[in-house]
Amino acid sequence: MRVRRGCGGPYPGQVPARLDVVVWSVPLRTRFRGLTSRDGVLVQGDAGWGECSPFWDYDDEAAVRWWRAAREAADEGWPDPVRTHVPVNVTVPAVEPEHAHRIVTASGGCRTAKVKVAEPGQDPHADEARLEAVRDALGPDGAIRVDANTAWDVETAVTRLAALDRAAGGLEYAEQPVAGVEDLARLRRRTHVPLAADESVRRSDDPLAVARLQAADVVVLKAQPLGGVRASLRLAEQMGLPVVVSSALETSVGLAAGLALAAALPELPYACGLATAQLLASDLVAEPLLPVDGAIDVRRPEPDPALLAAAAAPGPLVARWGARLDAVRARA
Ligand SMILES: O=C(O)CCC(=O)c1ccccc1C(=O)O
Ligand SMILES: [Mg+2]
Repeated sequence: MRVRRGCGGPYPGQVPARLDVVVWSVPLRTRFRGLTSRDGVLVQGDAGWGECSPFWDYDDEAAVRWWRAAREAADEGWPDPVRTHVPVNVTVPAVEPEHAHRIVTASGGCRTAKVKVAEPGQDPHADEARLEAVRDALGPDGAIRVDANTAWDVETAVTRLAALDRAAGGLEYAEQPVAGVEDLARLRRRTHVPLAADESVRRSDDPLAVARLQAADVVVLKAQPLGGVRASLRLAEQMGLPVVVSSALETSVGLAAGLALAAALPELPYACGLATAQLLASDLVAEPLLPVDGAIDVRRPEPDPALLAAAAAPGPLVARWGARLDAVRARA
């Protein structure tokens, strides 16, 4: 694997014959799921640029799908859109109430908020306070969903969802409150809060179990971890459940794939989780994919050379990505 740092020179000690991958790293504005920065690679092909940015807790086998998504973007492009803009939720990390309020107010008109809850180490009351602040910022007509990222067991989820539903003045749904698909199905029979499956799709060998076991009301699909836009569209068809397209905290290059997926779905009944460019302190494109009046225009921005250079990853990280991609491509 030949790698280079942003548009800067090659990593000392490497003499690339063909420069085909750019390694980048960008800080996050706010800590998100334990992360303070995001890194990955961009690849360029005949159809444009693709992003491959699996989190480091994904093994090489899982990262193959992220690589395929990047290659689809670079080599083939995406199916034609059936809509020109995609309504999105503002994503609220596990922050203090005043901060949550500001994030919603500055969201670019989002009428749906997705609020992270059950953050490890936080007092449960912090979730209630955050939801009250989000409701205050959104007004009575907005929709509020929560994401617990598998934090609870079924009993805890029954209790916590009732409390959060109250604090929020009604929840649209709860995303992955418990880990396993069987527990999700059990919980669904014990709460009136609708449930969405995320990890049970994205990190499962058998994503269709969600539909088979009637474990969720909504499925969250992410283009990169599922192997690209076409693979995600096939899965959506097989699932037969309402789909929310969400990001994997990508730069606007990777977000464009999620946007293409959301734009190509025959039906899109819910706001999508694609407004996460707001969580990055900088981006790789001059005009990031940000919402206006609560929706993102369907387009595909190109990386900006100066911004790529500014985001050039430090040498050790470039070497780490080079080794990872060697292993991933050997499996692809
Ligand atoms: O859905 C959203 O609003 C934003 C995306 C998001 O929450 C997310 C981003 C990266 C990794 C995991 C998740 C998640 O949904 O759990
Ligand atoms: Mg989630």
